[in-house]
Amino acid sequence: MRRIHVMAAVIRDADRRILIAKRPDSAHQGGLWEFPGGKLEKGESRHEALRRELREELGIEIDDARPLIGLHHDYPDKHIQLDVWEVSSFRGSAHGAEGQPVLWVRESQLPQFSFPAANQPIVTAAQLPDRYLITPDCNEHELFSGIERAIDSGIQLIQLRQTQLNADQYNELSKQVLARWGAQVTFMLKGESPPTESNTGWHLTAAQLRELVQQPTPVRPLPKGRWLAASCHNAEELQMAEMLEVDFVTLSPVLPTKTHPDALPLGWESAHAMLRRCRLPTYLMGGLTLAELNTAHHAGAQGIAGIRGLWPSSQ
Ligand SMILES: Nc1nc2c([nH]c(=O)n2[C@H]2C[C@H](O)[C@@H](COP(=O)(O)OP(=O)(O)OP(=O)(O)O)O2)c(=O)[nH]1
Ligand SMILES: [Mg+2]
Repeated sequence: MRRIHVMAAVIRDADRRILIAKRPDSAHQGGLWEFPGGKLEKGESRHEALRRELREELGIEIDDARPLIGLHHDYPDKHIQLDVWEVSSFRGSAHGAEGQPVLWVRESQLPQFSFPAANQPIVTAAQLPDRYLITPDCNEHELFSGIERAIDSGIQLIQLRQTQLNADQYNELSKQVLARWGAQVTFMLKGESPPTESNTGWHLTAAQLRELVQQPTPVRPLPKGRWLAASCHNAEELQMAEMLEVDFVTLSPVLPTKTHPDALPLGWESAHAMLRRCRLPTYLMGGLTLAELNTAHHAGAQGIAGIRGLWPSSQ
């Protein structure tokens, strides 16, 4: 079956609310909510197609847009390639120009709406930030002041990693961190079992991911609604993450890194190729800084993850 290329948009207003529209009952995937957009026409660039679709369907002109997530999905009757861009600025007042109902909703409300089956990773991507901070090994004072500064600089998702601590010390530390900042940002915890605190996610190592997938009947070890993530380094691990219904992944190392000096870097080209085949929101990592954020988006990534590259300096 020929794959149909579709452009769609996660459009945000000044309050960061997102516009969703209802597909006509008679359309493919009719009656479900969607991110506005449509099929690429012959000879059009992706940006041109998105501009045209949003003009036709909502009566708006895009000012600023960038890739958010790309994925393929095979419906029984249609194979589609969905290219979703985030539109952060536009002119005009968005309305259902083809008579379709439209709604502005908060990120956290998205899971309450019924979308086509292809949309699960898009709904996740729309809720995730573009930076994922991983804490460096350091003493408590450095850790706490670093977290404070990171949050001040807009970081919203933090993996609490402290490889120098044993499990009891780590649990004790995570309690303190959650008591102080747990209401402000989302923490992804590490460890042998899912964290008990309901406002946290769990970040699996590649070895844990493999072990869970190799169970006789693999089950996602955390309920939907709490983030489950995994560290991946190659196409096989990305595929395992999809099988376990992980919400998002890190893919590393893209460039040489001091944390893992012996690991062979993937390079941009190979990372890009892996992302084209992977449906999940992916943070690229390894030797990257905010200067590479735009390159990461255009390579198909959710954004960048990092220890040194995102940890705020103490000056
Ligand atoms: N626009 C959009 N399409 C989606 C989403 N999720 C999803 O599976 N699709 C599928 C449904 C359709 O098979 C295809 C999009 O086609 P469309 O009906 O929007 O195309 P179009 O605007 O060019 O409409 P038309 O000219 O064919 O009537 O992608 C989504 O979030 N937004
Ligand atoms: Mg459409």
